[in-house]
Amino acid sequence: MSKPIVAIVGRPNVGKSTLFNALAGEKISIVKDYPGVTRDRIYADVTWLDKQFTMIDTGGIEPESKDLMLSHMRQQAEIAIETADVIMFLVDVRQGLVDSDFKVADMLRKSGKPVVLVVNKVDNFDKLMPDVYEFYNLGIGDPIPISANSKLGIGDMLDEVIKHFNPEDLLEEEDERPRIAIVGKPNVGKSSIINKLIGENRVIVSDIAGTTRDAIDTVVNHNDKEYVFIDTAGLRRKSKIKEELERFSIIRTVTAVERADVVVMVIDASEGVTEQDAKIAGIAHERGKGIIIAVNKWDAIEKNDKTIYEYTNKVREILSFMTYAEIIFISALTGQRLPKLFDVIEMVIQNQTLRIQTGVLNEIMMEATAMQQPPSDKGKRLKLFYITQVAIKPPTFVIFVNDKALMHFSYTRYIENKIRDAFGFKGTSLRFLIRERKEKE
Ligand SMILES: Nc1nc2c(ncn2[C@@H]2O[C@H](COP(=O)(O)OP(=O)(O)OP(=O)(O)O)[C@@H](O)[C@H]2O)c(=O)[nH]1
Ligand SMILES: Nc1nc2c(ncn2[C@@H]2O[C@H](COP(=O)(O)OP(=O)(O)OP(=O)(O)O)[C@@H](O)[C@H]2O)c(=O)[nH]1
Repeated sequence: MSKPIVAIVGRPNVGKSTLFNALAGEKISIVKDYPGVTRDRIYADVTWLDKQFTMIDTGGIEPESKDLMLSHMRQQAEIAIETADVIMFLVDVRQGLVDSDFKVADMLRKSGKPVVLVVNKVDNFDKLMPDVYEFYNLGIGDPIPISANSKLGIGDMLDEVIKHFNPEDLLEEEDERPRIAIVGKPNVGKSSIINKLIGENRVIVSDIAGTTRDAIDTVVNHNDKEYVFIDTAGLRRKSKIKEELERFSIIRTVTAVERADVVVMVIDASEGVTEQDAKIAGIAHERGKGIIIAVNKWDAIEKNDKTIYEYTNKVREILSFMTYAEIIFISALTGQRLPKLFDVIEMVIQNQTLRIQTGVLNEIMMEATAMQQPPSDKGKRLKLFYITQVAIKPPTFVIFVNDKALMHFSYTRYIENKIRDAFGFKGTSLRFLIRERKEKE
């Protein structure tokens, strides 16, 4: 399901991280459990009442000088305007209003995007409210006082944010055409792939990293069926700072992946899988999307009859958290195996929406537990009572057990493998929810 995107814009030190932590709790890190991937606070999933959204922090590193502050703020605001459904503009009651706040407010107002003006560090509502009213001068609506540190006013703030979620966005949900996000580092060939699929050069492709223009959805017809491709190419932001560029790339990826059914993760064959690739792959994995790894520029490397086999192993090894992903070796230049991409996409979509009957699932589970006894701890043995599938996209299963603490990750993995042996589920992650049930007397 596609969730709304809420972006936070704010100067350094106004409390963005603190608010982020308050809202996201422990779930803040991206792909934290995967090797080679660092903790980051670029985005987080937030749930408030019955609403869910993805929060992104557009502010990266602190600019080195005051002069750079304004351009830094502009850039943040631009990214927020480009990607977010709702923008949270965070200011600091202690610092008061500064010039760049007005400039940013102007940009946000002109964008027509819903903006929620949040005034942080209001640790004492009675005492500081007069200072909060000062922010009416920005002309972007009612300032909402919060204290991120003491978690005051957060509920009212979230109420205001979710008010702006557009019910029409749900229309995208009703669009039955498969949505495919093409993601990957700059210059791996994302635009080239889409161009080749369309069969004409609609997007300008260039040799320089980050030169193609805005992301546009492209509809491609294949075998009388329409597919919507979401392109994340063209990070046209100019930044000399590597961390900033990477941040933009991740924000783009998160927003595209969020809208997609299937993610085609493009890797440059001549470079192999890099750390940034692993991060991007982690985003799709985390979100339970269908995943295809497309190793592009396959024409550009020297190969013999073992190369594909060796390459597959290397990719599997580095992206070991998503062994279920399909791998396909393509060339956008020559068109090699590109038609096959549609077959793989179709297969992945089917697997994402596959439902297995409860009876069959329980047979598999019983057989599995008979073959390999469940673990025990301090004399108590794990018992698995019942399994049932509760959702698709990704396929999600609930297993009822006698004691959750006994259900080790490795045993869940074992059950998962048994289910995969039987049904494949290629290209999709599977989720398992473990619930406790009292043993029958
Ligand atoms: N008094 C008070 N201080 C706060 C509050 N929220 C954050 N702070 C403090 O403000 C400082 C900056 O907070 P951060 O969350 O790091 O600010 P940031 O906007 O993420 O800063 P950058 O990482 O530089 O972008 C820290 O010392 C926080 O403890 C608050 O509600 N009240
Ligand atoms: N040899 C070879 N070169 C390719 C292939 N696909 C793309 N390229 C080249 O790689 C470069 C980058 O391709 P793009 O399609 O612009 O890459 P992108 O991922 O969209 O790049 P950004 O817009 O920077 O994100 C161009 O010079 C392409 O001609 C391929 O299959 N083989």
